[in-house]
Amino acid sequence: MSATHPGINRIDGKKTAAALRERIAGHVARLKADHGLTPGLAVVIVGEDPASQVYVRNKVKQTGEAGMNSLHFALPADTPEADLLAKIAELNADETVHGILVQLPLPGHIDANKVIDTIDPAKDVDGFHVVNAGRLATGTGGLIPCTPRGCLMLLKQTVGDLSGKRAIIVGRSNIVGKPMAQLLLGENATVTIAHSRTADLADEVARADIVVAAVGRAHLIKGDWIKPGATVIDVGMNRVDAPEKGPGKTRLVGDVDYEAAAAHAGAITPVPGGVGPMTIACLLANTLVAACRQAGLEDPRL
Ligand SMILES: Nc1nc(=O)c2c([nH]1)NC[C@@H]1CN(c3ccc(C(=O)N[C@@H](CCC(=O)O)C(=O)O)cc3)C=[N+]21
Ligand SMILES: [Mg+2]
Repeated sequence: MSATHPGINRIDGKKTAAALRERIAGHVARLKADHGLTPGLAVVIVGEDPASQVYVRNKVKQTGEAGMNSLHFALPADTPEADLLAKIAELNADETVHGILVQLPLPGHIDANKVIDTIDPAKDVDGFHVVNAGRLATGTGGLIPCTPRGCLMLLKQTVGDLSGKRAIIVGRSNIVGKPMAQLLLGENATVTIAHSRTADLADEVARADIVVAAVGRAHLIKGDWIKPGATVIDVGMNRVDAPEKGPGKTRLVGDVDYEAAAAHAGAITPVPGGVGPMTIACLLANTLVAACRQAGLEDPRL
């Protein structure tokens, strides 16, 4: 099908994310008008990773467009761990800050787990704190990690009811794989988590109605592994050399061989333009949810 109609089964994450941001902006406008409340997101970045800076710039821009306050703290790469923890304590105590995101990865001398566990779970808009991980695992609320939340929105929009579907997640990170598994279990899918030690990965993937690829290895998932009609969500963002674009140029590719997989899949997310924009939109959604909860208001219906 996709050979004759290229792109017909492409899941447009950029468009879905823009629509979600519009709904968020509507809620933010009402919060301001009815309660005098403006959600605030604080982003803390340590060091100068250029890829991170692009991401941070997008976040700051879209936070502003949604009508939220955006605070940005750029700390030098050699910032002592204690100083970062003190900064987080200050933001925890700041009533105008409803969400706190500390950009990962952090420089090697800083213990990322210690940093995450210092963030007030109510302000942990990444959903990385153990309290939020535990809340998700037990189905008792909390803030849900942005990338899995965005993936689930795309899946529900594409597939509808996920009940009884066979889902495979390739990758077992705390940031994507594990929370994604919890979310899919919550939707009554039958969930497999595969990883670098999984035997016969191709056979495992071939059984799945839903494939979520989150390993961080360019084109690890081959097109002919995909069950005909399956839905493929590609979380991977791998920079590879692109000599065809010129000397020293790179391009972004997913964990799935898109062109080949699109020939089998019922629907598939591209990279870029798939999961990435949803991650940022869900960060704004979490900031809105966190602000509502901190003000004692009901969760917004997004
Ligand atoms: N505490 C923390 N939380 C994060 O959520 C987090 C983080 N640290 N560290 C870095 C990674 C990376 N990340 C991205 C999200 C969206 C895009 C994105 O929107 N990408 C676009 C454009 C990419 C491009 O063209 O460069 C796309 O896929 O279409 C990229 C990268 C969030 N991360
Ligand atoms: Mg084939």
